[in-house]
Amino acid sequence: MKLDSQQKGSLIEEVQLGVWRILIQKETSSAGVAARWSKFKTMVPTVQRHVAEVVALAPVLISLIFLSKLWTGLEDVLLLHLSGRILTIIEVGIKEGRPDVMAIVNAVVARMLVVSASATVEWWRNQTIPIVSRRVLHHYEDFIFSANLEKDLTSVHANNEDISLNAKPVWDNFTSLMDITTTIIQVVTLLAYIFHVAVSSRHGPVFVLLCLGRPLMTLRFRQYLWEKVYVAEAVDPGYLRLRALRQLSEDKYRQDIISGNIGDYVLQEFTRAREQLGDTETRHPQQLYGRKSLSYEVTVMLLGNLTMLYYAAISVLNPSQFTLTSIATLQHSESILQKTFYDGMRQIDDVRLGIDFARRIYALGDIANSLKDGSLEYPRDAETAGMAIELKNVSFSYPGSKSNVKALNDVTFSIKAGQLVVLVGENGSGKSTIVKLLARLYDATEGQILVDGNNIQDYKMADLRKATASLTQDHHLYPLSLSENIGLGNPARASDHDLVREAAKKGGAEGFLSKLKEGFSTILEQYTEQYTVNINTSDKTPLAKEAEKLKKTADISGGERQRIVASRTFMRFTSGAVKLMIADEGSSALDPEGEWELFKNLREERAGKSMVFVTHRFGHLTKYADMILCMKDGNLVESGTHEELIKMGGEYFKLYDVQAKAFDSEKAA
Ligand SMILES: Nc1ncnc2c1ncn2[C@@H]1O[C@H](COP(=O)(O)OP(=O)(O)OP(=O)(O)O)[C@@H](O)[C@H]1O
Repeated sequence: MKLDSQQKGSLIEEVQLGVWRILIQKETSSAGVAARWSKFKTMVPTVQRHVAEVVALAPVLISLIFLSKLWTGLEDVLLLHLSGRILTIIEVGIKEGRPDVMAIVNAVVARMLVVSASATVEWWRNQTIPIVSRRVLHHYEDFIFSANLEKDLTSVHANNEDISLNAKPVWDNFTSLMDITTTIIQVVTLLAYIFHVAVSSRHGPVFVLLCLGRPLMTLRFRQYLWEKVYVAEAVDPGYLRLRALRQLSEDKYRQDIISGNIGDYVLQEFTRAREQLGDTETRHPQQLYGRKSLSYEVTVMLLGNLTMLYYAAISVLNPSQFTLTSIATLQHSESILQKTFYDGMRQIDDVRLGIDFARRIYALGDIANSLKDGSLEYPRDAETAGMAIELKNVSFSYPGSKSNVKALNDVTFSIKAGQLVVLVGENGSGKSTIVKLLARLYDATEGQILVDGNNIQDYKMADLRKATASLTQDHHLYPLSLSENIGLGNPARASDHDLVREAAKKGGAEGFLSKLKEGFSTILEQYTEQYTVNINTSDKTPLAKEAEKLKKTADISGGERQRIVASRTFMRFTSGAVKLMIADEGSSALDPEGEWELFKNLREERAGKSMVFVTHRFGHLTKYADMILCMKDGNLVESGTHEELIKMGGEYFKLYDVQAKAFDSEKAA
């Protein structure tokens, strides 16, 4: 069903195909040509860069691979020519009753030599391609990896799809560039050969035109979605429900499904969604678009038989004029031509996709970070141990946020160097957002943040990061050893075991780390790549036991993970450069004693550093705070010490009172 949006001047065509709603940019035929031409022009620099980079990785080998492909392309014409010669000699021999044995032997030997040369060339190519393709893969993997690592949160958010492109297809894409070049040479050579045979055997050039009928027709009516600019979205409710339900079979939901006993419900809903979907097409839109009509398919097939009609006609009209060999050679040539032509069309598609892929990779390098680096060195004043911070009318909305409400709204406060500040407030009130702005993960949308009197944006980002230690619940363990996980708090000293052990002690991780079989060298979430083929691990064979061992990974609890991350923060203090410590719920998974211990150790590290804590748990911290900032719906509603805010009897008092009452009622009970 095609729902062309008929509005005048509409530039978008809407198509409903299977479960998809597709919006396609419309093109008038002249605009279409212009658009294609300009697209072609934009491709040229990408192709130039891509070819130059790939060739530079192995100039000699790639040139030889290209020549070997050229040889393979020309081999068809050569073999055709030699087969033609053999047939002619045989036909003449039959007519004259006296075959020319030497000529036949020569032609057969020449053919054998060509075939052997081709086999050799192909063998060599198969040996060489893995070497070259590996270099190309590594080159582009490294490019993507380093481009990816440099990106900040906002640019990643805006380019989520491309940020972790897989470089694997690059070599195949490059191969298609070589292939299309050799195919073009092959088609031209074949046409020249057919022309030569047709003219020399008196069939005339008209035969060449007949050969071209079918390929030209298919070329004219090619219609593929990915030649177009489009957006596709699955809209079928049955399909969407089915996919959502299918996700529930993933491991992360297993515990909930079992403990909630909802397996039957999920299965029942799945069956219902499957019935609702019925036979609706779910294949990729590209596979559904541009399907050909029956009349088109029949016409194409008939056009492919034009030359057969020609042979039939001349065999009736002029039977003595042509040799059987010329007809056989032409027929053979024609079928090779058609096959080569279709290969070429497929390759054009591959080339287009390949160039587009290379363009996306290069674009990744060009994606600008939204945070601009400053030029001021930090710290300006080596004397002060803390960081003075001032927020002036700061408002902030997350990039791409669908909410109409700002995450922060006109927030103003200042923290003197060396102060301990606690941020409190309901869920979603903006506490973590303030912390992210202080760590300069984002820039304020409105207003200014001053650090030691200068705009935070004027400082070199690397300097600010060195001066800040942050501990949040968003931090993860790296797939590296636990020792590195802690040591990387201060990369320059990461391999100093004494420092790492000391940091682990302060972070509360030393105890359980020493109990692990491999201690600090344990790697959690280790990257592995394993294959167990045709092995049933429930068998008790020695190999099955080996396979079982592969699966074993160490794990620790959520609180223990948080202790490692906390230890990393203590390691960061060892750099001596930290002037601001930010902790956002970094203790949420710790037991009360662990949390108390952690806060105590953090306060001991204070030594004049500014500290900003976000917490929902009052008590451990608020009584030590020089200032408490109380947030509500993105606004700063109260600020002061614990006593001042309690006296005020406002939002802070309300939050505090809930916890105090709960505690009292528990005590009473
Ligand atoms: N990455 C994000 N994209 C869009 N909106 C976000 C994002 N992170 C937070 N928000 C929104 O910004 C607002 C403030 O969130 P924030 O995380 O700062 O609150 P919070 O006070 O730290 O909450 P909690 O106590 O639950 O941690 C909320 O409305 C939240 O939904």
